[in-house]
Amino acid sequence: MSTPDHYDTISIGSGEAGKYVCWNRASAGKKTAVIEHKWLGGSCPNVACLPSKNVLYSADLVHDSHKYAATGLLKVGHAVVDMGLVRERKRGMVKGLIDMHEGVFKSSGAELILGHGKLVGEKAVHIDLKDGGQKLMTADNIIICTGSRALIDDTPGIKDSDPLTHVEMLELDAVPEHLVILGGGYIGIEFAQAYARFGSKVTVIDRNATILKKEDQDISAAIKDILEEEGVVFITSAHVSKVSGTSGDNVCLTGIADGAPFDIQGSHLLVAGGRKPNTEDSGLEEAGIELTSSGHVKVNEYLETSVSGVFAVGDCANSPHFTHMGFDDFRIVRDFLNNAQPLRSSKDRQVPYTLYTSPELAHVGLHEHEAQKLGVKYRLAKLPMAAFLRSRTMDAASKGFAKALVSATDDTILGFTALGPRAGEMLPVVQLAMSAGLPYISLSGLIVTHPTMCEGLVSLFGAVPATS
Ligand SMILES: Cc1cc2nc3c(=O)[nH]c(=O)nc-3n(C[C@H](O)[C@H](O)[C@H](O)COP(=O)(O)OP(=O)(O)OC[C@H]3O[C@@H](n4cnc5c(N)ncnc54)[C@H](O)[C@@H]3O)c2cc1C
Ligand SMILES: NC(=O)c1ccc[n+]([C@@H]2O[C@H](COP(=O)([O-])OP(=O)(O)OC[C@H]3O[C@@H](n4cnc5c(N)ncnc54)[C@H](O)[C@@H]3O)[C@@H](O)[C@H]2O)c1
Repeated sequence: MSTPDHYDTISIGSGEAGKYVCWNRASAGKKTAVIEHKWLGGSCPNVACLPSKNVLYSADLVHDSHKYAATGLLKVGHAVVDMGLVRERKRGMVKGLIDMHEGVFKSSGAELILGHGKLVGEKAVHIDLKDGGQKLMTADNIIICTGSRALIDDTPGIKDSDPLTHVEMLELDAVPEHLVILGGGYIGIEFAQAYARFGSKVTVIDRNATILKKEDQDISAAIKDILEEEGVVFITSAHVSKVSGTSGDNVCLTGIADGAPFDIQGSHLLVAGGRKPNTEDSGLEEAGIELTSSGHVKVNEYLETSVSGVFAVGDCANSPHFTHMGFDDFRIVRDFLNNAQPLRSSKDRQVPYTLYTSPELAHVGLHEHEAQKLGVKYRLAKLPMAAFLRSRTMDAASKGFAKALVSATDDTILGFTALGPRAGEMLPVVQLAMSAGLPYISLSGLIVTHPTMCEGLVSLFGAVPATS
């Protein structure tokens, strides 16, 4: 190999933070390169957030057409979903996103190198190029942005059953007859509703007593009720002892739930049991980069690893597993490299999220159960979704609610959760009030256009009890 090319910054992996750091520095005239072995732009546009939301949207269309045909409002024949076209719509969107990424690489001047990158020494990267050949590069700064993948655990028989993960799930061109989902977390719950809406029989199995274990009980119970009404069956407090058969044909999960044995036969098995960091095959430990006991890259609050000038971002660094947190990781590294003052850090940052069920679940700040555990004194306002008048225009008022936790000692907002249509769109308003330390009356006193979902925030924060 010839003398290595030297760069200002190289990212191993083209996920959210890595690509943005390189685009940003390239736009400022620095020499940067992003190495990607599979998914240009990372998981989000290819096999995760955006394609899954695209498929969920198709499922919502099918659901709504059935719902309104049943009321007589839509005079259509019996609607039958064409999963081939669902997949085509998704593929078309993904292609557009890839084109968009290629465009940004061109316009920013960041180099895109297709191949598998591996650290060889602290500041050198070796690449097995996709088209054959090899390349050696050095850089002042290296970003590890290698993401995570579906965790398939050691349950006997599970690996041999050839289960689907989200990657294959998003490529299905037929409706599974009976989809069994192992895991009642984000991925399991979003796909459970979507595939029930496409017409699959769906069973969700989780080891915990409740689904979406980080949520308050009232929220997880409400989401369970909504999905059960749509035909999804849940087996909770479950221990799966064995998987037999093959997903796509006939698969059987055997175990015990709440002391009673079960045997669930399905046509397909989706494993949605959490994530595993991609940190094994990138030469990290050999280069002296420390990992945590869970296999994530160990980083400080500025996302710098145990080696100065080497950063780790996103899922592989165990940042909260959301694309918007990856984007914030980009801002942290950007500011660190630019020595911006004050430095942005990963300490105490907001972690908002939206679960894209219908209705959506949106949350930021403290959950009620967390406040109780921490002994934080709070006032609670809780309103049914029917008080958010916009939800009535969408026939979505009968399900869901919103709640706000306000400090009992001052008027700051501690947490906000909403289960309702387009709930995610309400988050930034509350987040802004929280991050600015504004009192809750800044929301209850706001003039908000009628009828929007955010208008309901005026009522919700107007219902905060006075301090006694
Ligand atoms: C089904 C699903 C739905 C989701 N929905 C949402 C959502 O709605 N909203 C949300 O905020 N989050 C969502 N998430 C989470 C979100 O997708 C992840 O948190 C985010 O994509 C992680 O970004 P990342 O940059 O850390 O890694 P990734 O996006 O995974 O990027 C890592 C990249 O590195 C590449 N790579 C790895 N190793 C190497 C190597 N050695 N050499 C070269 N390339 C390498 C990989 O091919 C990949 O492209 C979802 C996740 C899943 C699985
Ligand atoms: N809308 C969104 O923002 C969105 C959507 C999808 C995924 N994501 C991200 O992706 C991450 C991964 O999602 P996920 O659903 O795979 O993980 P998760 O951690 O949210 O849920 C996994 C669930 O599977 C259960 N489980 C695992 N192994 C099991 C077993 N053998 N038997 C029974 N139950 C088992 C766990 O108890 C847990 O409840 C999430 O943490 C989230 O950050 C976000």
